[in-house]
Amino acid sequence: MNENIKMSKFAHITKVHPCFNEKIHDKVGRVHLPVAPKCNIACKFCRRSLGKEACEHRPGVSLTILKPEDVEEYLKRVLKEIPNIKVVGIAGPGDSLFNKETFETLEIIDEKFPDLIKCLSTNGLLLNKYYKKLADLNVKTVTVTVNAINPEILKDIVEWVYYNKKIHHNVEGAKILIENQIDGIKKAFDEGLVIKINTVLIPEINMNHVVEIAKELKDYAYIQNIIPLIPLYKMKNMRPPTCEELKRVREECEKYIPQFRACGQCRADSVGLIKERKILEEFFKEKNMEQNKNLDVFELKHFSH
Ligand SMILES: C[S@@+](CC[C@H](N)C(=O)[O-])C[C@H]1O[C@@H](n2cnc3c(N)ncnc32)[C@H](O)[C@@H]1O
Ligand code: SF4
Ligand code: SF4
Repeated sequence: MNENIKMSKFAHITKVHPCFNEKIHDKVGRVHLPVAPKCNIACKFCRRSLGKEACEHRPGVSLTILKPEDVEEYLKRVLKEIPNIKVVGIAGPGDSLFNKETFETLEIIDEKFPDLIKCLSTNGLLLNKYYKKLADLNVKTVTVTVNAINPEILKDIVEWVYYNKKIHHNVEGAKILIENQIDGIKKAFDEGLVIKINTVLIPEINMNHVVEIAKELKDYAYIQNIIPLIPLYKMKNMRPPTCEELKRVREECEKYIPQFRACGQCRADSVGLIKERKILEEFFKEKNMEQNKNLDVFELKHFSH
């Protein structure tokens, strides 16, 4: 579809969604409801953490798992205390579509808070099964994480895929995931859902391949969000991309899909404005401050009481 037609067709949604529109990232808030703990695939970089000890700001982390029956009260509190929340999303901490609580929660929101835009993120394994149900529940935006479209590459990112009551390892699992993702994305797009593609950039594995994802999905994705690897779990010894690499890959992919560059890599229980964690970065940029990467943070000599 022509880029301008695609943009204007979805403008009523994307104009008010902070994760589909960088310009309003600092003005419109979102709330993630951590109702979906289980996952049906095993990404080698994903470490889910729950509880008070889990204080990191990254995907897969949540203070607690919220039960659908608590959602109404929690949302009422959020809307009262935080102004300008327009979007309610389900981003795990596991996979949204693999937890029945997701659908129960979406029903509650649709009935009690019809004005909020409903959004979710998924690995896409079950998207071709549930896209219609999502549209019927008035979900408007779906983020699908696609890290490779070649099974030989994806097999090094995803350890196994649980599908049709069986665990599929290696290339076999990767093939099932890729086929379902692409099929689900096309069907969800035809159903009128606005699609964002998340792609984790893992320099040692998919850096030269990410542009192929953009080429393959250019007609269906509204925007692509390429996020740097946070080295964890079985990828804890791998390096994240440099800023220069991230910039280069985003520029390459921008030829095919518009790029989103303001992702805060939020927790599964984030609430409020995404910019809150971005203030220092903006200050740094505005002041054109020099990078102090040569500073030895372990140097103690120059400070004395
Ligand atoms: C925790 S997942 C939840 C939604 C769904 N399961 C998925 O994978 O799309 C949310 C996003 O965080 C990303 N993510 C998880 N762990 C990460 C890591 N260590 N580094 C970078 N991105 C990560 C996922 O790839 C996904 O795009
Ligand atoms: S699909 Fe999402 S929740 Fe599941 S392992 Fe991968 S990143 Fe983690
Ligand atoms: S993780 Fe990125 S896309 Fe999702 S709510 Fe946060 S900023 Fe938006």
